[in-house]
Amino acid sequence: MKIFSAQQIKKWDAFSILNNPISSLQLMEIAAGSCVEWIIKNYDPAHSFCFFCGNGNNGGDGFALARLLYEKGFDVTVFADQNKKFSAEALVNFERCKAISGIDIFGFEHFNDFSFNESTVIIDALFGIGLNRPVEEATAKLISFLNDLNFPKVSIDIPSGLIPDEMIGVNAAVFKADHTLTFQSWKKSFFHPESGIFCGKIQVFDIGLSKEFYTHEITNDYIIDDSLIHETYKPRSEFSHKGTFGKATIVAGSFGKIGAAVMATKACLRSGSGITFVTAPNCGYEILQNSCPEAMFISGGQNYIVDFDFEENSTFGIGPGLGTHPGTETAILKFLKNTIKPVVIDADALNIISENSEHLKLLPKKSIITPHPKEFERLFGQTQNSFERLRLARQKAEELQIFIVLKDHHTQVITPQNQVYYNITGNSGMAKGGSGDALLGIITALLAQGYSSQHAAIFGVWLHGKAGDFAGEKFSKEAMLPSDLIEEIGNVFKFLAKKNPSD
Ligand SMILES: NC(=O)C1=CN([C@@H]2O[C@H](COP(=O)(O)OP(=O)(O)OC[C@H]3O[C@@H](n4cnc5c(N)ncnc54)[C@H](O)[C@@H]3O)[C@@H](O)[C@H]2O)[C@@H](O)CC1
Ligand SMILES: [K+]
Repeated sequence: MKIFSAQQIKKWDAFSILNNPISSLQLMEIAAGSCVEWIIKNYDPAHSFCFFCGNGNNGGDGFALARLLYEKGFDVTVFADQNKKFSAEALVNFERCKAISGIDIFGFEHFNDFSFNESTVIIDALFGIGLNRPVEEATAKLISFLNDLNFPKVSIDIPSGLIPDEMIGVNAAVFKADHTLTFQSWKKSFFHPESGIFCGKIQVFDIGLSKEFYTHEITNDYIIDDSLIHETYKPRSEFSHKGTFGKATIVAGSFGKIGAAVMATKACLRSGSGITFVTAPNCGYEILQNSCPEAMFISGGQNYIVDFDFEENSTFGIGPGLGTHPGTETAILKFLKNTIKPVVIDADALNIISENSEHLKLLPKKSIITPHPKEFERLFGQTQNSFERLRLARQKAEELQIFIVLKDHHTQVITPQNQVYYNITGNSGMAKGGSGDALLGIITALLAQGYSSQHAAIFGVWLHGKAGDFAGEKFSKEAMLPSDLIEEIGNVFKFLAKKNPSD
């Protein structure tokens, strides 16, 4: 699914109104209607709803929603600033609300002495995607007051105070939602940790904006959603043999870190690789042969890797648990100097590369690197925030002609063509040592099977997150282990096969 900037979303609204038999007010009514449906499913009528509405169209959504909820029998109170000019649509919906005697409307100055009852739900419709400067002091005070209230909080379209496409200022006043009910598509700031933290759980409602605009409008930002994955996933043909699915070699492990090699190898095996090798030091021989008997062992040294032979037609995934011993460094750099096929690189292999910026030039074109923020910083330098980091990643992916998988809560796949694919599978239970090893194994297996680098990276991060979600459901986010995630990869493939009727 494409992601648009706030400016593009406004154009999308305007295009839809101009080219479809629908008015701006009707769109607002549809938007409010979809919120009502969600609220009815999630809160019983014993709840009281307190709306805080701004003067733009986000406030208009709030007024429309307040009226529709009241009509469904909910107790509704509205706070708004009648002294400021409303947008045209907000004014219509404000007047409609005002005409209902059962809805109390107060000015913002009364929020302090209002007695909220125990079953209150706060609805934030102060600002939507039109916010273009920091909120004024009085509104910042209101937001801070609301954030301190211990009631469920729901934001309409975007938590007020967030800027849809940009980093927020230090100490910016932002409403902290438990749920964000957003229209038509995700906003970029939802994906970034500094701003995403304010959104709570995100629900996206299709309000019927023009499909034609969606198809033709150009963007470089995408969500990795189920439909993209179904287009990418290649079901296994029955007329095939192990050679059909390629050869993968995991280069990993050192004394005390053989577990990393085990996890990367297991994930590779579980992700469909035809023939799998693992190059590791001899201290891991028995462990690897016992835990991953399907993989063939290639010795790379005694306690850490110092040298290894490599088969040119194998696909290499390098890095987990290698350590950064000078001997290992020499071996990895020698390998990179002698290979032209795309490789997958993570962890200590990235640390080895980051020691000298010249090493980056050794990466074969279309290779995939999978740094977490700290590794990214070692490779490419410090940035102030995740928005800046992404900008730098775009620049480096293009410059080096590689794919960067920037690991985060919403991992981003950055292509050499300046596109960004945001992942929305996965959960905090995956924030544990070993998760990255599994990701390297998965992506290596996909690349070995003939997926392009772009598809291997995109499908790989989605699969990894989905398997993590399945493991989280089974064991809880706290208790789930990367090994559980690896065991769930099979269920993700079953999930995909079920959704693909031709399979
Ligand atoms: N037909 C439409 O245009 C639709 C609009 N929708 C809603 O409309 C919202 C966008 O509405 P608007 O563009 O009117 O803008 P907003 O309602 O987001 O509010 C911003 C308004 O306040 C002003 N403003 C910006 N920054 C400010 C600040 N720091 N302090 C005080 N005022 C500030 C702006 O000039 C603008 O008028 C969306 O987020 C969505 O909720 C939805 O109803 C869907 C349909
Ligand atoms: K809002």
